Amino acid sequence: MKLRRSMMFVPGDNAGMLSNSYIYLPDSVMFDLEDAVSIAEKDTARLLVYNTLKAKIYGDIETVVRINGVDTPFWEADLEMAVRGGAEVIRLPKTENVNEVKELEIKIGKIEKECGREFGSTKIITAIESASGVVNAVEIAACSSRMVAIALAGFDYLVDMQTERSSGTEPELFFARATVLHAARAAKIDAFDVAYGNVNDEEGFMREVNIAKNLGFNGKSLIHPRQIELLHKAYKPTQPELDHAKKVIEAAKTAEEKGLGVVSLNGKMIDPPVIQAAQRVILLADYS
Ligand SMILES: CC(=O)SCCNC(=O)CCNC(=O)[C@H](O)C(C)(C)COP(=O)(O)OP(=O)(O)OC[C@H]1O[C@@H](n2cnc3c(N)ncnc32)[C@H](O)[C@@H]1OP(=O)(O)O
Ligand SMILES: O=C([O-])CC(=O)C(=O)O
Ligand SMILES: [Mg+2]
Repeated sequence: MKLRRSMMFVPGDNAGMLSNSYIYLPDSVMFDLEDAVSIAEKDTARLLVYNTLKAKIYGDIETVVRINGVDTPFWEADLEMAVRGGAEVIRLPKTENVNEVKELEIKIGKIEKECGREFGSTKIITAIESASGVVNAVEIAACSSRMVAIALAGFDYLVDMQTERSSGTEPELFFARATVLHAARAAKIDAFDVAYGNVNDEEGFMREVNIAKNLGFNGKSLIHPRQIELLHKAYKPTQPELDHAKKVIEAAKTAEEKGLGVVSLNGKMIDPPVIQAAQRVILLADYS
C-alpha cells in the first residue's frame, strides 16, 4: 500500500525549497512547473527540477512533477525533462477530458522508450479544475493504467464556477468533491482534496481536512510544510479507534469459529462491512 495523504507543492523555480523539502517528510512532493512559476522562469524551473530529480535526494518520498497543461507551449518540454529526470508521477493540471490524458500517455511512452526507462513506470495524476473536468471525471479516472490518483483543484474550479470558497461546510465544493471521489473509487485509484491557501489559518485548514477525511479522500494537496503534520495527525487512527478495530477483528474470528455471519460487540452489530472498516483502520495505523 502506498500512503498518499500529503502531496506538497514546491515551486519549480525555488532552488532552496527544491533542495531541502524532503526534510518535512510529505508522502509525496510535487515540483511545480505550472502556476507557481512565471512565464519568464519556465526554462530555469524545468532545469532546476531536472537536476533535483537526478540528485535523487527524496528517498521514499514520491516525486511528482506538475507540468503545464496540454494546451500550452510548455508541456512537451516539461514532460521530456520530468520523465528523463526519473519523476515517479506526472500531474496533469486543468484536465478536461480523456483525449488530453491519451495524448499525455502516448508522449510519456515515447520518452520512456527513448531514454531506456521501463515502459509504464511513469504514473499519472490528473487534476480536475473546471466544470468540464468534473463532468468528465469518471471517464478520466478510468482511462489509463498509469493513473494512480485524481485531484480536485479548488482554486481554478471555483473561478470556473463563478463563485468563491466560503467557510463552514463549503457547499460550493460539494458536488465536485463527491464526483471526483466517486470517480476515484470506481477506478480504484486515490483521491486528493483541494489545497488550502492560508498557511497561517490552522483552524480553517483543519476544517477542510476533516471534510476531506470524512468524505473519504486519501489526502490533500498542500502548499506549506506546516500543513503536513496536521494532516498526518488527523488521518492517523487514534488509540481508542485502533483498540476498537482490534476487538472487532477478534469478535469476527470468534464468530467465524462458531459459524455465525453476524455477532455483536458492546451492543453493536459486527458484520462484513464493519470488519472491512476495522481492517482498514489497522492498516492505516500500521503505515502511519
Ligand atoms: C492554486 C495553485 O496552483 S497552488 C500550487 C502553486 N503554489 C505553490 O506551489 C506555493 C507553494 N508554497 C509556497 O511557495 C510558500 O509556502 C508560500 C509562498 C505560500 C509562503 O512561503 P514563505 O513566506 O517562505 O513561508 P514561511 O516563511 O512560513 O516558510 C517557512 C519555511 O518553510 C519553507 N517552505 C514554505 N513553503 C514551502 C514549500 N511549499 N515547499 C518547501 N519549503 C517550503 C520556507 O522556505 C521556509 O524555510 P526556511 O525556514 O528554511 O527558510
Ligand atoms: O491543483 C491544485 O491542487 C491547486 C490548483 O492548481 C488549484 O486549486 O487551482
Ligand atoms: Mg490550478
